[in-house]
Amino acid sequence: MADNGFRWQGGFPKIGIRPTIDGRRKGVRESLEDQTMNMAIGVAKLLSDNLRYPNGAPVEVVIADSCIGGVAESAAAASKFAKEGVGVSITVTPCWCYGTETMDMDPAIPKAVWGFNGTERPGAVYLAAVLSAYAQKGLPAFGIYGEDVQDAGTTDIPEDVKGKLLGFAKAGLAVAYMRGKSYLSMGSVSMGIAGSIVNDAFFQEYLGIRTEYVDMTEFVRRMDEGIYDPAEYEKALAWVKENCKEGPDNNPASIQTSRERKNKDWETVVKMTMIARDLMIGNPRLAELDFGEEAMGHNAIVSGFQGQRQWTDHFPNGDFMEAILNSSFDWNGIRAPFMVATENDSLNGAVMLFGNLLTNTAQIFADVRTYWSPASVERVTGHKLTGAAENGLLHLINSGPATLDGTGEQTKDGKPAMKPFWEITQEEAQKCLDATSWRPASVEYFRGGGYSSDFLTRGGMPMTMSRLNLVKGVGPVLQIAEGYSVELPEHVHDTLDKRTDSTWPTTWFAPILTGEGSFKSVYEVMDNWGANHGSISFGHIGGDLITLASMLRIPVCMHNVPNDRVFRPRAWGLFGTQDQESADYRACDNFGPLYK
Ligand SMILES: C[C@H](O)[C@@H](O)[C@@H](O)C(=O)CO
Ligand SMILES: [Mn+2]
Repeated sequence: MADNGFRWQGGFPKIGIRPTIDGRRKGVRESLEDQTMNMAIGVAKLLSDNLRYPNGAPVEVVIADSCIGGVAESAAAASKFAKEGVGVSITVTPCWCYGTETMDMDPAIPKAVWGFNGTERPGAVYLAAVLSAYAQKGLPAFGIYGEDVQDAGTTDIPEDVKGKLLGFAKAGLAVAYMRGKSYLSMGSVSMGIAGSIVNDAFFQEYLGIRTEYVDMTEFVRRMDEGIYDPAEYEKALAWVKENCKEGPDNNPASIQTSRERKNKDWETVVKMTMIARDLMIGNPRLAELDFGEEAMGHNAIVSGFQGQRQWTDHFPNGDFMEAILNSSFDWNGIRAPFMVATENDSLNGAVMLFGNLLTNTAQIFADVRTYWSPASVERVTGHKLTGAAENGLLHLINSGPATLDGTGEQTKDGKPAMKPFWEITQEEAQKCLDATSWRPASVEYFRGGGYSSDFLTRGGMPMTMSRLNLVKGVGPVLQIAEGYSVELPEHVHDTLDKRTDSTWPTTWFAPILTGEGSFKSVYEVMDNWGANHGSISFGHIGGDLITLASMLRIPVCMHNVPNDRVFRPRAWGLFGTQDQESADYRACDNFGPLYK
């Protein structure tokens, strides 16, 4: 089973709510107990009604046993949270409380404080006081202060506050959930791609993720010795024959592989897919087959496969394996996507993981291959780009590892979308499969054959492309470009696509321009992109990525997210408010990685 019991082992972090209160008895505290606890109950309901874990279950929220009026109750809440597996904390209050006595001191827990905007009691005064304490103690915390004054006793949560609570909680849960998991490097460095030098210090210190390494010979051993579930293999192969239609062979006739060889390749790529998954998360079926060690897996939340070149020069390429694992469905039905980075580009794997944990959707892995200026498109095709594409396009295309969800054949309100697996219908999964053809791999590149997925992403999807880069002396930096997928007239797409490898999946991406810096033009976006790859997530999630990056102390070096969606710990403002980009760098540098 794809979603076997091992997949979610360890469970999920909970959110802990800390209602803080003025500790003075004989009047003040008593008058505030109900209002304060009701704020906590309201926030807990908001979070569990709106947020889900990667397995689709509602997020669990626990509330401290009592309001927190001083340090003894702070400690009691901390011990309850530790027992319950709380990974994110939100402090709520309508009133003045004692800052350093009531704050959450756990440095690894992302934390926020919502100070009620009312004037009968000064919740906002506490908010300011405690946030200054967090800054002073080097524990960055997010401040939430509603824009409009509310009446004392109101239990409503205003829309702006809701947005911040949810944005904070999503990113906080991502931080807490990835901690303690692994990046599984299957193979080593692919074709000199620096992102596939899996950097243990980065994963360990910034993400709390262990790096695990297996040689690609492990695939050969498992295939030769039959270390996979043979019943699942038969089921998978039958499903593939039924659902994965083979497209035309684009290779020159002289180097095309035989039918017999092609059939064999199908068998190999199906086995590779099962093996990679078992390596990542384990498989209890293997224990039943007396492979107890292999049954355990590597506790991997994300992985990468080197492929090129040692593997692909001899064996079928990893495209099928990567595309299917990255998708939200396979022969076992609809299930959560796995995150598998092509060419073992672990830095792209990291942003795939970020996008996935923030949205619970599949992520498109792609080369950022070509900037097509409007003039170039017109010169080559006679077509004048219009609409979202009027300023030019980026051609996102890799050999075929992109998630099939990236076809855009799922819909939300009638529009193309990529959804969490629990919202995907059987018909939609089928449409994604039907929109994809499996093209015999370009043998000049892939001597060992295999199949590349070929599809064209439907236009009109809001999308966010991101990329993590490592800079010596600085550390990781994040790039974010929000934009739209674009549909071109068929002949225009064909002409442009045939100039590359038309057996690969294409997404035409138009970033949103702001007229400034790296978003002055589409050319600037391309010219500033830090590496050969990007990860593309459905929706405009740049704001959530920025929040997550600030929790992990990863500065953002380019983004086109409007200011009202940028939400970082309050202390960031103390590094300067005019030039937020450089303030972000200095704040991240000052507080340093979470796990160092
Ligand atoms: C087949 C080629 O080697 C491609 O895989 C290559 O251009 C890349 O994808 C580089 O990122
Ligand atoms: Mn690539």
